[in-house]
Amino acid sequence: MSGPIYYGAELVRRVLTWQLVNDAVEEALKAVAAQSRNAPQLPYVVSQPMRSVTIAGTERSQLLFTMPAYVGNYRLTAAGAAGDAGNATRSTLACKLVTSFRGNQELQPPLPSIAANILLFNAGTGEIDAIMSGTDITTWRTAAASVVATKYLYFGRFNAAISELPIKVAIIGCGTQGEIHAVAMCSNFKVEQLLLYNRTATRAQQLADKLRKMTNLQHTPEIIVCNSARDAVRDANVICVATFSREPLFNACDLGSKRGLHINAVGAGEVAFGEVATDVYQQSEVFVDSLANAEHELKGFPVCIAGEVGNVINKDYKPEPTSMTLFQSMGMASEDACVAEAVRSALLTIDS
Ligand SMILES: NC(=O)C1=CN([C@@H]2O[C@H](COP(=O)(O)OP(=O)(O)OC[C@H]3O[C@@H](n4cnc5c(N)ncnc54)[C@H](OP(=O)(O)O)[C@@H]3O)[C@@H](O)[C@H]2O)C=CC1
Ligand SMILES: O=C(O)C1=NCCCC1
Repeated sequence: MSGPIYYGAELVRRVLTWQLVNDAVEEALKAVAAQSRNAPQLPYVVSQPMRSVTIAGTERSQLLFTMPAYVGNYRLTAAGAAGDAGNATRSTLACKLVTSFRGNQELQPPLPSIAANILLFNAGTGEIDAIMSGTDITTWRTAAASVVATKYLYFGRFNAAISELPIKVAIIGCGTQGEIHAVAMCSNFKVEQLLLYNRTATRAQQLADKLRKMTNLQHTPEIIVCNSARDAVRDANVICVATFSREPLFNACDLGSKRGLHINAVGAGEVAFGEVATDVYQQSEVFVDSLANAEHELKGFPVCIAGEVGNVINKDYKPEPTSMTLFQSMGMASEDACVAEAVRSALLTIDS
């Protein structure tokens, strides 16, 4: 064995597209839900043990997560598959090592708060095949999970085609996740208005300026920088909240028409559900990426969880068409495994 190949960040970025990442994340969500429902008619075999958390110091602001996963018998679509092998089933054994250092944004120059590498193993021999930079994969796959959740939980309640329904999107928190969520929403849906809020107002303004200059967005919405999270969420159809806040940034009474509303709550870590008020959870139909992870990580979660996003994709469960839906995202190792495999396949295609 000659040792693992290293795929650096620049190489990974060359092949990241929304189609590739969305498809791989959707496969992971489906596989995890099939496994937890024990659905033998579906081909998947998944092992996704709880991630471990190592605290680097005396406070929980510097964390190292180990995120292992095996996803067997899944398919990559053409976007992420190497040539004719696109139709073959895949089995991927991977482990992501990811750090969450909240203070990194204050460094000069700032560093990402979340940084990752993904180890890809040979699923037949257990040997390590590759190490792949996982920081962009983490960023993109988290936004892709919100895109997939929005597609099934929000758009699933209407008969119209997704491309025809205009939506107003609020982004609460304009850090790395806020930015990628803004880009993802405008790249996948017909966003007519984007409402940005960030605790440090200049950062929301900077993101607005950056988004206005982007030429590759499928939809170029009106972009409004708001003075409060309440102002941002009031008229939104879809809300994406991604901060480190331990305190709720908006309450149920701040929301407009709850019948036409979906929330992606992305901020995770020690207080995964701190940034959204309890009454918002109580008035929502709540979905997660993994029920097994939720049992372990969402201690004291204020409501019953309706199911996994994958249950809805697999048509095992249909949300009430009139309810407000909320996707509590925690992040899954199986998403990283499927996206890393898709990236590797796409890189093999462009290299050959
Ligand atoms: N679910 C998942 O799969 C994943 C979840 N995450 C989570 O997403 C969240 C954001 O991560 P990321 O964007 O990478 O981090 P960044 O450091 O890039 O951004 C952090 C954001 O949170 C805001 N913020 C921090 N503290 C507070 C507070 N007390 N009140 C209001 N806003 C606050 C910051 O505002 P300001 O500019 O004012 O400092 C900034 O907008 C984190 O909780 C992270 O753990 C990340 C990756 C995957
Ligand atoms: O899923 C991930 O990756 C992460 N989730 C929570 C915060 C750190 C990274």
